[in-house]
Amino acid sequence: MTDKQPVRVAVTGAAGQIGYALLFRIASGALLGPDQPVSLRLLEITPALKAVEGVIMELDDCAFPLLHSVEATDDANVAFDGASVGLLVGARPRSRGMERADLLEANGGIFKPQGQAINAHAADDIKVLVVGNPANTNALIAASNAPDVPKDRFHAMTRLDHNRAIAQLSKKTGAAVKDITNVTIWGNHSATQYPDIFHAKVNGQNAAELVNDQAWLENDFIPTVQKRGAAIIDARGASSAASAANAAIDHVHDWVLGTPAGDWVSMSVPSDGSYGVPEGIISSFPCTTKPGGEYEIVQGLEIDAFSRARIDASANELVEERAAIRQLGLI
Ligand SMILES: NC(=O)C1=CN([C@@H]2O[C@H](COP(=O)(O)OP(=O)(O)OC[C@H]3O[C@@H](n4cnc5c(N)ncnc54)[C@H](O)[C@@H]3O)[C@@H](O)[C@H]2O)C=CC1
Ligand SMILES: O=C([O-])CC(=O)C(=O)O
Repeated sequence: MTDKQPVRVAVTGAAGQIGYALLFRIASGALLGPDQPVSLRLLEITPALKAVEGVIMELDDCAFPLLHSVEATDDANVAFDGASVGLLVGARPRSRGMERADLLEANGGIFKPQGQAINAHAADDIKVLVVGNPANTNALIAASNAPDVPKDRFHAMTRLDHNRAIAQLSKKTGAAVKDITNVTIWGNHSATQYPDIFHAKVNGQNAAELVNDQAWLENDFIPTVQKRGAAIIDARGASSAASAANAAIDHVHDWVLGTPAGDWVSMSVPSDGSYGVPEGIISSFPCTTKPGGEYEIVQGLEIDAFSRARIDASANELVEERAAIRQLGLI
């Protein structure tokens, strides 16, 4: 059905709940397109390798025509060898009594060696999406430990927040999801993130003007999107998994295959100083992409005082996280 060579995709945390929702869609062609074979390399901690073998048995049992091979390993050097796409999902969750610095340190123990393994072994065209939280700063740790890989190959995921914002706007306006474009998430994948509808469009009309409801924006829309992850945990007793996997697919799909004309997506990418966001932190911006993997931060959007304050607050949080990982010697 296709004569393309398989693309090697490395997935970490493969035995976790996002992994379980993600791997089958990658293998079905949702990630890289319906004519692109994939080869999976699954990284897990040693005690989880048995569970990964079970997932591989299920992948086998799907008989996906595009799935060329699957291999599990507990060695990051093997997982990233020849990888063109890296989905870094496995992370250390926050446990009771753990301070943010402890969390960053524990994740440093994961993302530093993974960055080094990517540096040493990945394919030249490697593209990395960090999903595991705190995603933006984990991505910065990985990028900083891969000095030979261009920094712009390390992204963090704010596509779930982007999709959540579209869903809320669709509910509020009654418009179909497909008719909503140009939504932006700015900043960190955390409760400080700023979902921005001032440049969004609903059927081509400015979304903020159409909604014309500042109280809804401030007291409903923004906090709902910011706190959606916590609301899911509260309702489900476990964090978002299928929607997170779906967003990871969307992010990489659009990064590799391009965004539709006239629209953009939210991606956490290394700041080049655009919109006054301090250079070097991995922060969410409106981005367009071209087939092949180039992206650009959308330029020239007008930012009013309301948006400015919120973008700055989230960027400041990322600057503080960067200072903390610097102090820990992780970057
Ligand atoms: N950026 C985003 O929008 C979102 C991020 N997340 C984050 O994604 C991460 C994964 O979530 P789940 O799959 O639900 O968690 P999970 O706990 O079900 O799975 C995580 C897996 O990672 C594995 N792991 C731990 N250390 C590893 C290492 N060094 N190498 C390889 N694998 C390792 C664990 O053994 C576990 O199987 C969490 O950090 C979560 O907070 C979740 C939802 C949305
Ligand atoms: O807080 C979590 O672990 C889950 C998360 O990031 C989200 O759903 O946005």
